Amino acid sequence: MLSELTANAVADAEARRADRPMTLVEAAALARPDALDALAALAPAAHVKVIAEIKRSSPSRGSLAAIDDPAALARTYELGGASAISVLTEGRKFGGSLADLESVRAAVSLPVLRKDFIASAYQVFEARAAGADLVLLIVAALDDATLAELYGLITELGMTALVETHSAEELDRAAQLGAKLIGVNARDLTTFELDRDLFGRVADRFPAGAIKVAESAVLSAADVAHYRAAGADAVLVGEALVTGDPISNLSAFLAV
Ligand SMILES: O=C(O)c1ccccc1NCC(=O)[C@H](O)[C@H](O)COP(=O)(O)O
Repeated sequence: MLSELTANAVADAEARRADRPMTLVEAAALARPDALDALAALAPAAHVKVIAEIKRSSPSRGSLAAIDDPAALARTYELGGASAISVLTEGRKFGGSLADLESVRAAVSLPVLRKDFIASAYQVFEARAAGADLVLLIVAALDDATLAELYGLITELGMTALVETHSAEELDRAAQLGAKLIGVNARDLTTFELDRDLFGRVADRFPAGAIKVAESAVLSAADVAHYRAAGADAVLVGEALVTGDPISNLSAFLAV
């Protein structure tokens, strides 16, 4: 599933490139105001931080929410106390788009993450051109050379990479990159199984100084407390916010 999602995302980007060549997307990326400082926004604090996700559907859960106005939902997240917004821009399985990201960027003053299956430089330039401050890199989807190349490009463009892992070995690869923002996804992207205890089992492999993000499977404040007790500085939450009341859920999560 992960290799198929990544191959399709790259193919879709190549199709867009036919209409919008690299020179144009690169110029648009460089013309954007500087990216917001996501490391400052997500820095460890006395309370857990929330990265609130805009997600219409997913391979594991099917349709979740229509979300006709992603900018309005992003404003609600900002009002509710989120520290960053994650926008799923993958179209085939998640129903997202770069247009969603652009509209969210224009609506909030929080850092915005392009959450997608990124494996080419073109996708990174697209992210910056649409106003992203952060870009997701999934360690399991990339070899070391590509991971280092894309990480370097993201950094060079002034953005922050959220480097996603799902094992101790992948955390070691993220550490070798010098990643400053590292996520552990409870969801196995090949089987969709959720394991909330994975974060705690691998937490000692985070490099010193890295911001620790627990991704997926937050349905209640108890889940946030579970991740927090295991050392998470931030949680990335999708389903619970798009299917429930975002303000009351954010308030419960931030009270942990
Ligand atoms: O959500 C999925 O089914 C999925 C399947 C394959 C690859 C990625 C997938 N989701 C991306 C994410 O990691 C989540 O959207 C994100 O961490 C939020 O998770 P949740 O709060 O459980 O919606």
